[in-house]
Amino acid sequence: MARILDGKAIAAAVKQDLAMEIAQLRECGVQPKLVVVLVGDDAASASYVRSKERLARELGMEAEVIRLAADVSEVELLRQIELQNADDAVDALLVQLPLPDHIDTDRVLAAVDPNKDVDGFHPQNIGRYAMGSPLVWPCTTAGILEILVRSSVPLAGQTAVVVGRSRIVGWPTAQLLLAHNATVVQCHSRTKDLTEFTRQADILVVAAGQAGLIGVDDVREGAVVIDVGINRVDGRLVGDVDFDSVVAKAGAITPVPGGVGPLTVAMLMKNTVRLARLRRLTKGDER
Ligand SMILES: Nc1nc(=O)c2c([nH]1)NC[C@@H]1CN(c3ccc(C(=O)N[C@@H](CCC(=O)O)C(=O)O)cc3)C=[N+]21
Ligand SMILES: [Mg+2]
Repeated sequence: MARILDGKAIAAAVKQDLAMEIAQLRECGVQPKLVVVLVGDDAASASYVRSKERLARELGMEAEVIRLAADVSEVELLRQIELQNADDAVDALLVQLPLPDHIDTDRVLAAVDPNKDVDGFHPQNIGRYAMGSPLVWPCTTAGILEILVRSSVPLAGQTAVVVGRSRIVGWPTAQLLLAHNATVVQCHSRTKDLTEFTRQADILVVAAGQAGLIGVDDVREGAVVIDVGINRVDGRLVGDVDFDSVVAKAGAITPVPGGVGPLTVAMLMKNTVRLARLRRLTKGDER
């Protein structure tokens, strides 16, 4: 049976470290502030945003949510972003995705001040992680590394297979694993004979958004399986990996829920603290 990698417990450890760090920062007169822009009233997005706001405050940071109607104009959204860019009290700014169809997501992400871009989605920051050393890694990618490191999974020289190439998860995760000297194969929806690749993986990261995509025959004995999928099936939350069968063959596996998800939110807080430090304490020297 695989070791279950408990995301909730790992996130709790991250939060404990962060609470101490934030208390120290506050003694130096720095209270990190996170601003989240939420457009529309999608229930899942609203619930994620509430958990981000709640955790930021719980850890002693300032948090603000700017709620805009689903039919807000792109111009008005860009204006709101400009206001936050210009506000010196704001360290970290994110626009919750997905955005409504009438808004150009790329233009919006490019409008965020790169030094406040806590998601790491600005083109300048994507360029930085292509070079292996961004200000922050995107939260889910950073969370995956946190799980691997805190579970003592070695990366250097290991074969890592990433299924999915989204800008939010798949692509940055492949870049991060590469930066840690894994041998990385990136698979996606057009990959021919996916199984042939996934069966090679010492570390298998699945971020395809397709329930049941990876079954027991797709996994190598003893592999570390990181399931990033969040799919609702019959009202239940499941990942992209068939947990019940794969758990018997893998060496370690993250559950859904309770795996990568809790780390995504915890790493958003860690990224916020890092941006606050860089912007307020190093005066740009480290950038
Ligand atoms: N600009 C932006 N940045 C994001 O980081 C971002 C985003 N937009 N849009 C949506 C995705 C999704 N995402 C998750 C956050 C927490 C959980 C999470 O806490 N999941 C819990 C379960 C939550 C539940 O029960 O619904 C778990 O897996 O245990 C999942 C997914 C952040 N995202
Ligand atoms: Mg299959």
